[in-house]
Amino acid sequence: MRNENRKISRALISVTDKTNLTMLVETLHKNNVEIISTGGTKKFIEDLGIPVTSIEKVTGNPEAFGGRMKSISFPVTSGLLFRRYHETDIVEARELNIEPIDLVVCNLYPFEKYAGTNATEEVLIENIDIGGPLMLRASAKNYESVAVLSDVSDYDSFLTGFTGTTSFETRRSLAVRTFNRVAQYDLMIADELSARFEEKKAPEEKSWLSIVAKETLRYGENPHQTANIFKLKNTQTSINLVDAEVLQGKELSYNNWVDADAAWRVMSDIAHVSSGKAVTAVIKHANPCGLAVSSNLFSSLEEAWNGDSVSSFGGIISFSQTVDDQCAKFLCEKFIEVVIAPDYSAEALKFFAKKKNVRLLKIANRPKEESEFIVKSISGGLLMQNEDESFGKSEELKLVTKKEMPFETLELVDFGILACKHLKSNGIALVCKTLDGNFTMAGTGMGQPNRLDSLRLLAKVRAENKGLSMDNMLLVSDAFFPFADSVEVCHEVGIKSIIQPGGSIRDDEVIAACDKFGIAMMTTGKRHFRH
Ligand SMILES: NC(=O)c1ncn([C@@H]2O[C@H](COP(=O)(O)O)[C@@H](O)[C@H]2O)c1NC=O
Repeated sequence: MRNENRKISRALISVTDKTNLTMLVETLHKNNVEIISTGGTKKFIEDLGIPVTSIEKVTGNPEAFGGRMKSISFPVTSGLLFRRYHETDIVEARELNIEPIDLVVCNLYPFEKYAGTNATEEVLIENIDIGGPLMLRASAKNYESVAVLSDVSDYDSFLTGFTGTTSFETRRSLAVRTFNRVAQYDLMIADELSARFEEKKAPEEKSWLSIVAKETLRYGENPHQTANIFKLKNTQTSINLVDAEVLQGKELSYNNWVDADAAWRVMSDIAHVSSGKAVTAVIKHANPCGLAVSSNLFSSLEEAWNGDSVSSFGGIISFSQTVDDQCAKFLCEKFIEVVIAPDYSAEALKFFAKKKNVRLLKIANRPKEESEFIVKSISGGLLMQNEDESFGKSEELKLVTKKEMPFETLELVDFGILACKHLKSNGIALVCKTLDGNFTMAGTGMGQPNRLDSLRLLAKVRAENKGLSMDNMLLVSDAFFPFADSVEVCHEVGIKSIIQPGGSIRDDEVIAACDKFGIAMMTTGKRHFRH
């Protein structure tokens, strides 16, 4: 390997995207570089009045099979690959009449234009470039001697100050870029064909993940952190938040995306068990602070907002139905960050237009029971699992106490379990039915490292909402009560109905404590941690 400057005498140009090609060939021509080209590119260069050698002259064969064979040939690939510093290679090249090619300019068939569309299988396959990647990989491998431009964006810096030679550093850096591009191109093809023709894979069967940068975010979790949002290719779900249509507002921040995802998920989960009723979720710091189900969207909004009107300030709101002017007017009088909904009425949009910073995302509700894998990062790695796809009704409810669960709280079971499932552990949700017949979240305890503290947060809610009757409220816990002390706190707060997974070695003590205090308890057999 010699890290020398090298003269460019012959260039092979074969590009689908002919942007800025004129500037490139004119500069090469001025520097006495011989240009070899494939069909369409050759015609483009000829039309500029610049001399160009046809690829057939080098390959010794015509372009054939509808363009499947153009540059692929022994003379072309050899001209790119033989080692200019290797004595045997030089002798062999001379004996075989191989002439060196010093520069490759090539961009590929636009497979990306058809990936993810309903283009026919034939169109997809014909847009898989074979000869291009071969030239790119061969020239990139031989960067000791050959320079390669694999994207229009490389032309500018390459041509700046170009006098007919390239440095070793330039060639090596262009080679690295080229291998990255070819790898991305192949991954895109593998992704598309897998999505079309292969069974979706479960997390434990996946051996690679394909992601692509979507955009740079204003900043990360805090202003001194930088951040990007990436799009997972080949998600297993048909509707994804990352693709939501942004109708207006300031650029979404990292925290906005995290909270919007939490809001959309909990709202959609609850909508699936709410028989067409309207659902509103208010999220703060990835936790629901207000949740409500009502026969009317506005009343579900009022209920959810007032569930914790202090925390709702600056919140992220997700609706299950088209947002109307009444909801929009209500929200425009508050301070909110993001609204997510399947649609907005024209009047609602007019209200929001006055609040230019509020981000409006339009996206259908998250589909029911589509198996989805979710990814979380740890230092140097990613964890992957199936989403906790449980929709309340799948729980196996079992009455374990002497006291039966009253009808008023039984009605709330699905709502309560789903609300609790979306709280950060240790999660405790307190839900109730209002006099208007709405379901609402009356209190939460979450994010505490011990369950007792999460329960005590409810006691605080109880103290703050003195008028609230506990009789018909349902308390749901995301994991089992390890000791009877949790039941004691529930009793102090005045709770009469509890749902929890069960499964502690002290279940008997926990149940006995409920019986002692006249509390009804049902177990579900299913834990819902959320970390
Ligand atoms: N098969 C081949 O020998 C071959 N050689 C070059 N190509 C591609 O043909 C395109 C350029 O074609 P044209 O010059 O005809 O417009 C380039 O994107 C290049 O990557 C080929 N096509 C695809 O495989």
